[in-house]
Amino acid sequence: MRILLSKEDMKTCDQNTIEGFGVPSCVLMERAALACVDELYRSGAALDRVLVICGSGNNGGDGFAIARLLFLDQVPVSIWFVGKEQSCTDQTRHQKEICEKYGITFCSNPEINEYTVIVDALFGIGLSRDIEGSYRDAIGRINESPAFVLSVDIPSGIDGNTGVIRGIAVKADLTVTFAFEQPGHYIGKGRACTKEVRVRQIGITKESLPKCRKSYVCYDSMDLRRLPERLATENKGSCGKVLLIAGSRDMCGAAILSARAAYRSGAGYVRIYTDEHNQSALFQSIPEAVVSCIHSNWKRELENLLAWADVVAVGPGIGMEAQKLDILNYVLEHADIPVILDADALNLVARHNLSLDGYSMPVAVTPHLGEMARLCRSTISDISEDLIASAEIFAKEQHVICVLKDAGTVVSNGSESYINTSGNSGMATAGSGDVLTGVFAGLTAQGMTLFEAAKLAVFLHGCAGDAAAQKYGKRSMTANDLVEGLIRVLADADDKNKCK
Ligand SMILES: NC(=O)C1=CN([C@@H]2O[C@H](COP(=O)(O)OP(=O)(O)OC[C@H]3O[C@@H](n4cnc5c(N)ncnc54)[C@H](OP(=O)(O)O)[C@@H]3O)[C@@H](O)[C@H]2O)[C@@H](O)CC1
Ligand SMILES: Nc1ncnc2c1ncn2[C@@H]1O[C@H](COP(=O)(O)OP(=O)(O)O)[C@@H](O)[C@H]1O
Ligand SMILES: [K+]
Repeated sequence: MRILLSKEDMKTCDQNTIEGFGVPSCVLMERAALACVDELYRSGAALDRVLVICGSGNNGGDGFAIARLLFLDQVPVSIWFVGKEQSCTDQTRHQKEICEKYGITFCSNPEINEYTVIVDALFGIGLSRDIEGSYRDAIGRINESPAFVLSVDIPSGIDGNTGVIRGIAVKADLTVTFAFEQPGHYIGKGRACTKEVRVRQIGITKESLPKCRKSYVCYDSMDLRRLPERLATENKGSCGKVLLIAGSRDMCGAAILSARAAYRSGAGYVRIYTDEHNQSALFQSIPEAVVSCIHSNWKRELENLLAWADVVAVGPGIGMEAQKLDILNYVLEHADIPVILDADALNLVARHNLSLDGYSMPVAVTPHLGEMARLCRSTISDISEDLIASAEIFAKEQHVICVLKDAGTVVSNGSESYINTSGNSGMATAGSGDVLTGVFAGLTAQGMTLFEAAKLAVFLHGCAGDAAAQKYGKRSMTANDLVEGLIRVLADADDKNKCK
């Protein structure tokens, strides 16, 4: 697990290191520059001609130091200072003067296509407003250039807290950040602009973390150790029972994908409660699934099913008809097991203005941005302005776990937020969300708390997507390939975790 910091907390952390531990800021800047140069060498980019573009803040200061280090290594390097002399921080001015004394070339209107590498040191975590004028032109030119682009700390133009583009943003090939990542590296548009992130240590330690900080975390492959333990003595009853209320007359695929994913995540039993028309298709595609059909005495049926299950997931492909609303209301009123609401269950909640607050069992919602906009009576564009705040506020107000699905998914319980770093654009394919619901329910059935299961399911789902992309390619992979990816990721993790 890694901690991510807001830009304000990152600044405090820098300050605590400088003031509390006495590490001079020029030492931090030098180490930041050394780390960037090292990553540039490792990237294999052709260093025929390098252009370092610097702003007036300390991000620009890093840029000047990078230019000096490259110059001293005999790399052909030029500097384009886009900032304002009078706005320079003391450190940046100092770094700039060193470059001038060394006689490094400064240019004011470079022929951008002549460079093989561009170092973007315009704005870092100090970006405070939309980018305009000469800064905007410079970023536009960077994005038109065929050069390899390394962004220092964060691509200039990306807001470190929200991943939102402030007017325009650099599209980096590689981003080198220091000590702690920011949410903006992974969520919103920031994810695509950042592309690949390297986190380098420059002497800022956890001891400098602000005591009261915003709580953001992300997982990496080590966190697959959080998977529920599977003992040698386990039986299918003890591995958890998932009740999946999914599928409708016209939509059976969602139920199939969710059920497959729930089984492949390790659940002992998966029972699908669905429309009668789906029965034979479900039996054929997942022979291991137990299928119960919705009849006129559905209340009695549902009462028994809820008594049997360890978790219930409602929504994939259920449609919006009146009976499904009745079923959803019944689940909310009578379930005493964790409840996961997805897809049409969320659309029913939104359409009928149902409150999710006040129930004794834990409830989770897994909306994509469109569903979230409906739930919050807002717009996708407003939700996208601050995905973390949207998820946190909804989670807090409704007392639910909110899994706000996007390229960089956010999971919040109202006070702590998880930012997902796994996954890829190949997952932008119909049915991906149904697979997530299955994984989420499968992990919950095996005894994880709803919040822990949500975070791990989202991470695992992304890893499954990465495995699928490796085998089939991002363009061609389908949601079903995610289930195959899941098998590979879990087999590998179980091997490492020495699952009995
Ligand atoms: N602290 C440390 O020791 C370490 C810090 N490090 C590095 O410092 C970076 C943070 O530096 P920073 O705080 O100086 O902010 P930075 O991102 O350079 O930008 C601020 C400047 O931009 C300006 N500005 C903002 N928005 C603007 C806009 N839209 N359009 C135009 N101008 C705009 C703003 O102007 P102002 O708002 O004051 O008018 C100010 O001049 C960090 O990302 C990392 O790279 C590393 O060396 C490690 C050690
Ligand atoms: N570009 C992307 N990068 C990473 N994950 C993605 C991307 N696009 C979609 N996903 C993931 O795929 C899933 C899509 O869910 P959803 O929109 O509900 O799909 P569906 O309704 O078709 O099942 C979410 O978990 C989302 O996070
Ligand atoms: K930058």
